[in-house]
Amino acid sequence: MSWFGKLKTALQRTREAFGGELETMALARRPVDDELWDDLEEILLAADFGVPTTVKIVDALKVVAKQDRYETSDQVVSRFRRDVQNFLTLPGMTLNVQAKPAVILVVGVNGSGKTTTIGKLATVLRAQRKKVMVVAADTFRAAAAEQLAVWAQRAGAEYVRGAEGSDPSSVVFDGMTAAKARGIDVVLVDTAGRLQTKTNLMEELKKMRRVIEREMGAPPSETLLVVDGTTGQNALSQAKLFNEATQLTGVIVTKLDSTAKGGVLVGIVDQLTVPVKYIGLGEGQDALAPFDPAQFTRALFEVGAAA
Ligand SMILES: Nc1nc2c(ncn2[C@@H]2O[C@H](COP(=O)(O)OP(=O)(O)OP(=O)(O)O)[C@@H](O)[C@H]2O)c(=O)[nH]1
Repeated sequence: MSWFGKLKTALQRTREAFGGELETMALARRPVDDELWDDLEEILLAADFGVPTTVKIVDALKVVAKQDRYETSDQVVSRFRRDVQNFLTLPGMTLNVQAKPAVILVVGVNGSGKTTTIGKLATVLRAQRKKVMVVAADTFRAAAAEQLAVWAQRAGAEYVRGAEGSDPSSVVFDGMTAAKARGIDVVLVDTAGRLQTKTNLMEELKKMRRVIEREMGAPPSETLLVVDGTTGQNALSQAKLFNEATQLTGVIVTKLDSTAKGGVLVGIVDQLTVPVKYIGLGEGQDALAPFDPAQFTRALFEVGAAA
């Protein structure tokens, strides 16, 4: 199946809850009135766009509809579709791996799919013939480090871990030293979603960042947040929190295959102005797609069989 076909299959639930409703609205060719705007707002809120983003989009659409004298709902819906695609298009959507080694710090709460996503990313980078190292700086759960080791091996990436309960920043230090010594192209650093001590997680993440900067002479090439798309508005509040503490350069939204709340992705991009770089479409090694706003919106709106 093509990437687009996979994307379309994965987004089925969001599309049914959202694209289908919009399609119905467009086909009905309803007059552009308050009732239509209320219904549109309701559809967006139900798909987890979030209140501020919904209001922003609908208000902007109202202005355009008035200016361009829209008469029927199909005009509104087709303009909306274009707006969403533009909304999602930000600079820096491709992964920055130019530095050697490029360090990619991956953050996010436990269960968001961080470990799995790092495994998938390692696979993508290995397929590009990069020499990849995975650093298990999540020292909170031994099982997480073991799971990561399996993913690293599967991808053909090198692997560095610390002892259970050790200081995550010291593991990062060991990782940076090893990466320089072994001529690694890309280092993926897995971090904890929570800590064993009362130390603030955000402080620990800042410390890891400082260690990377000191050892590599530059901040991480990327600080990527992994969020679970099934959590809807929760994903958005997490993204805001992490962004304040860690200067995110990108977001990866996982589990889009098992949610009807895929609209949260639009809310995240709008509220944070941070690009989505990849999306998780399943549990398998190859279920990580580079984020493409045109394909994403097409897959979201196009009612009918998968391509
Ligand atoms: N359906 C689906 N499941 C996913 C996706 N990404 C991750 N998962 C699943 O989500 C669960 C949690 O993923 P992990 O990678 O262990 O999450 P984590 O954030 O590292 O969590 P800890 O290991 O607790 O630190 C696993 O069962 C994964 O298989 C995805 O894109 N789609």
